[in-house]
Amino acid sequence: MTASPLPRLAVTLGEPAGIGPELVAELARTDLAADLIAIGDGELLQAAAHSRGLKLDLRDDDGRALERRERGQLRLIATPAAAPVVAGKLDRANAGYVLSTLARAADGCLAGEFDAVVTAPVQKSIINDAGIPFSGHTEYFALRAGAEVVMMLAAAELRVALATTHLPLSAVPAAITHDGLQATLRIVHADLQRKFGIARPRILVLGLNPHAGEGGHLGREEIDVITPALEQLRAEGLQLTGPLPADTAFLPGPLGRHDAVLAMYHDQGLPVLKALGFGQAVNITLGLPFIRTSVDHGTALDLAGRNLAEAGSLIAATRLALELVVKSRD
Ligand SMILES: NC(=O)C1=CN([C@@H]2O[C@H](COP(=O)(O)OP(=O)(O)OC[C@H]3O[C@@H](n4cnc5c(N)ncnc54)[C@H](O)[C@@H]3O)[C@@H](O)[C@H]2O)C=CC1
Ligand SMILES: NCC(=O)COP(=O)(O)O
Repeated sequence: MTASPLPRLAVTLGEPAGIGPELVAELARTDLAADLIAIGDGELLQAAAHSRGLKLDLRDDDGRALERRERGQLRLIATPAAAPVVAGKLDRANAGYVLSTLARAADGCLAGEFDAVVTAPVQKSIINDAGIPFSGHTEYFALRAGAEVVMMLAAAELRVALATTHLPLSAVPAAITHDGLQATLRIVHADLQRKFGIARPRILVLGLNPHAGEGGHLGREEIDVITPALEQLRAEGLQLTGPLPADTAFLPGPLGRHDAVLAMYHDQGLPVLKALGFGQAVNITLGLPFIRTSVDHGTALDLAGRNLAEAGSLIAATRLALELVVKSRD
């Protein structure tokens, strides 16, 4: 009997001065049954492995199917950094390098070369400092794939999807529109079914304002935008609760009756999720034509090169990507 090829997972190294490269070296030490293909600078990866006392078997990716991966084995699509890398020290000269690794991964996924992409964290600010408009992987991959997407973070006990992602708080109310909210909820509903195998997803939708607007006395978005959008979707069969006040929606009662929470903005939902599951949670981009997962943390420049950063979230993200690939083949 011949063994079947392992799923090919592209793994981008992220910000070169951050903890991404060393966490990818840690990931290679796991026994996950995946062909892990790092996209980034090979010397950087070897140096990062060395900083953690790890030995990597790093070989150029020749595109051939792999049936078994040994611990420490990693294939590489070599993408040299533009400038020397010092752990913890950002350099805008490497912003283009970071984006080229994301482009390579996305294009490879779209072409069927990879089954999924797992991303290590990037430093959004240094890419912007280099004069390149960029607000996150989520938005970058959406644009590259021409897809409408939703950011969702998943911990053991909680999934939080976001109606808006990386934008100033002052821009949030105008970004919450009837059509946008409906598109977001349809994507969350469909991907909870397709990717997570939940036949009839129950989604708890938060309000935007304190006390979900207090009947219009603390803001009208719930009355004018959110409630009408939800009512139409309920008529289509989606199981939606809300809009509920965000301060009590995360109590065990309401939470336990739902499969995911839709928060109106980044810092409404993610602090709760991180307080519950930081280090083990996974960021997944819903709505893409390929599977993309990522870590629940950032570049942690303060820890880079010091053998202090935990690899739990990157390993969880890779495990989830692998599970989703296997499920998509069933
Ligand atoms: N997926 C991505 O590319 C993400 C990128 N970021 C970016 O990361 C940069 C830094 O963001 P911050 O808000 O400072 O968040 P951060 O997650 O990098 O750091 C916050 C705190 O958590 C600690 N920490 C982070 N990861 C850790 C790990 N694996 N093990 C142990 N401790 C860890 C750090 O030392 C720090 O004390 C920003 O540019 C942000 O945009 C943030 C989140 C996700
Ligand atoms: N806080 C989550 C986050 O910033 C992740 O962004 P992305 O780079 O995965 O879009």
